[in-house]
Amino acid sequence: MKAAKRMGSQVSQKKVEAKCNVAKEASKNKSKGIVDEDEPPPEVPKKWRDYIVEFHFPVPTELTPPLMQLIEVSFSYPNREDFRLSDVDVGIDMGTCVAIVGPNGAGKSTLLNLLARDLVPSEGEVRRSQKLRVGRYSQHFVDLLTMEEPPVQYLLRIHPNQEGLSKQEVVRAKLGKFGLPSDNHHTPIAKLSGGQKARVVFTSISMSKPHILILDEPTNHLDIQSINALADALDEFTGGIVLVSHNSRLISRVCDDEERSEIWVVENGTVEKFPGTFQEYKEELQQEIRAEVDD
Ligand SMILES: Nc1ncnc2c1ncn2[C@@H]1O[C@H](COP(=O)(O)OP(=O)(O)OP(=O)(O)O)[C@@H](O)[C@H]1O
Repeated sequence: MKAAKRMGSQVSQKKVEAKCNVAKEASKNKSKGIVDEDEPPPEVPKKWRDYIVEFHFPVPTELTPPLMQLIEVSFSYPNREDFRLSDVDVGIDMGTCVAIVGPNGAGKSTLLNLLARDLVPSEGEVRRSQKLRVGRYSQHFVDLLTMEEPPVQYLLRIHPNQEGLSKQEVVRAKLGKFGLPSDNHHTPIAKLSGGQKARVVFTSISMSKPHILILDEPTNHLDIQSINALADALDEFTGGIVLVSHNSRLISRVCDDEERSEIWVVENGTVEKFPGTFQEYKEELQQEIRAEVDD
């Protein structure tokens, strides 16, 4: 794990460059109308075709690696003797894409909260680059939206420094790209659906210009068109990504590049890096399940 992490730091610059090239190639292909035959885009219902959803996270500023590290971290909740994460030793750099996998209740969200410094380790150390900006998505952040405010007002309060003649129009254009219909831009957030609130959170994350995205079940409220838009945006994002999702298609799409992707398995109270791709992890899991059924 340590060797992998060291290697990760050395190759991170290469990964970012490679990723930029991949992103350029992808957008070139898109403009040529070339479609990846392995993953045909799903049919989009007619009523949704009146606006184009196009999630986007801006290219982050450069930072010296490592961006984020957990060093020999252990953690347990007070009064929860049946759960503990121990000896967690992981790191993330620009260009790294991490999929966190493991059984229900194993500690995936706990690990995200340790990385985001919402939880303090019982032992060990969390290190972060000083100027690091982290964009976080989870249901908790959707619930934290100030409900009486409309999205435009909310976003302008959180991100007041917008460039452009009309700050309102700049924000409305961004909300539109993230798929919030214009009718809802001045509606109190409390009156929006779960999916519409999720779009406000994603717009806010994008406006914060993060170096790392930490995403806990980001597809829960999204329709197919928006899941594809999110996958495209993550594919093109040149910062670091840490993803927990039950949507294996999203993980396959985003963490498909062996060079930059890592699979962290949270199980039996610790975190191990899986020595292979997500596809190989899924196959190994299926073999284990078949073996258990045969027994
Ligand atoms: N705030 C908390 N206080 C006490 N125990 C907690 C708290 N949050 C989570 N736990 C417990 O810690 C363990 C790990 O929870 P966590 O949510 O990190 O797992 P997970 O792998 O993300 O689960 P799932 O896949 O079901 O979302 C569980 O047993 C859970 O009940």
